[in-house]
Amino acid sequence: MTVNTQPVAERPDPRAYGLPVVEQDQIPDELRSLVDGVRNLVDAVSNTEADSATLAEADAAVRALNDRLNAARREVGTMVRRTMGDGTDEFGTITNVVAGTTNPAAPPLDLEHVEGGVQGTVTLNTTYQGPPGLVHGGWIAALLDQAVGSASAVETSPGMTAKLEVNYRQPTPLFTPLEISARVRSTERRKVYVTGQIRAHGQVTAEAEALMIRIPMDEG
Ligand SMILES: CCCCCCCCCCCCCC(=O)SCCNC(=O)CCNC(=O)[C@H](O)C(C)(C)COP(=O)(O)OP(=O)(O)OC[C@H]1O[C@@H](n2cnc3c(N)ncnc32)[C@H](O)[C@@H]1OP(=O)(O)O
Repeated sequence: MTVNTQPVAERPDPRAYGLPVVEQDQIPDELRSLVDGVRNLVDAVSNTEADSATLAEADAAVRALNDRLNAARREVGTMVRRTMGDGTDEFGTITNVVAGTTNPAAPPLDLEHVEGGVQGTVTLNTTYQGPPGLVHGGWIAALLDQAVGSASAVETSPGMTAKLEVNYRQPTPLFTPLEISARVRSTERRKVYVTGQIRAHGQVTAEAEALMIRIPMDEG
């Protein structure tokens, strides 16, 4: 196995590509709390059987809030720098749909750097439902894509997914802690081969093999 781990200093800085960067620990607590509240709101709206008057009142309140919040918006492509538990830095788009810190559509997934890759736990509600009581297959692929991308980024440097093959072994349940993990298996120039897994109750429900292509830097 060839794993060419690079020091953080050799990873690209998004600012060099003209992208604004926000430090994760400078995101206001009020925004984190709002993200969590809206996540719960999405779940509530998806499942409500409230009467028409309540729905109309909620609709008006949400529209008014949209107007206030849209008065000050971030630039598209804004990145966030997150420092993992072991001190490894990771850049990601702040609204990343799988792991974006400020995106209420993203499940509360925090991947941590472990030897050879990343791992984390997430519990999904009905927002991510496909078949009754089960996670949508597209979201299973999205979680695996994020995990393999993150593993490749922290073990080598950031890249794009060129290929992702997902094997759905068992149904993946909602309301159950899911262990998400990914490991870099080998590298070849800009190509990074990564595997990923999702486990529920210790059993593999889905696994992936991916090819990431690292963003070209000075070394070509
Ligand atoms: C500072 C910025 C920070 C950014 C942070 C990022 C955050 C990430 C967040 C993660 C979010 C989650 C992730 C997401 O959601 S990423 C979003 C989903 N992915 C995409 O949209 C990717 C679209 N495709 C492309 O952009 C290009 O095709 C890429 C970049 C993949 C390669 O085009 P590029 O022009 O750059 O590469 P190259 O042609 O010089 O080839 C180089 C080598 O690669 C080999 N090859 C290429 N393609 C394939 C293939 N399909 N199968 C097999 N092999 C392939 C090729 O043979 C060659 O090999 P070799 O000759 O060396 O042997």
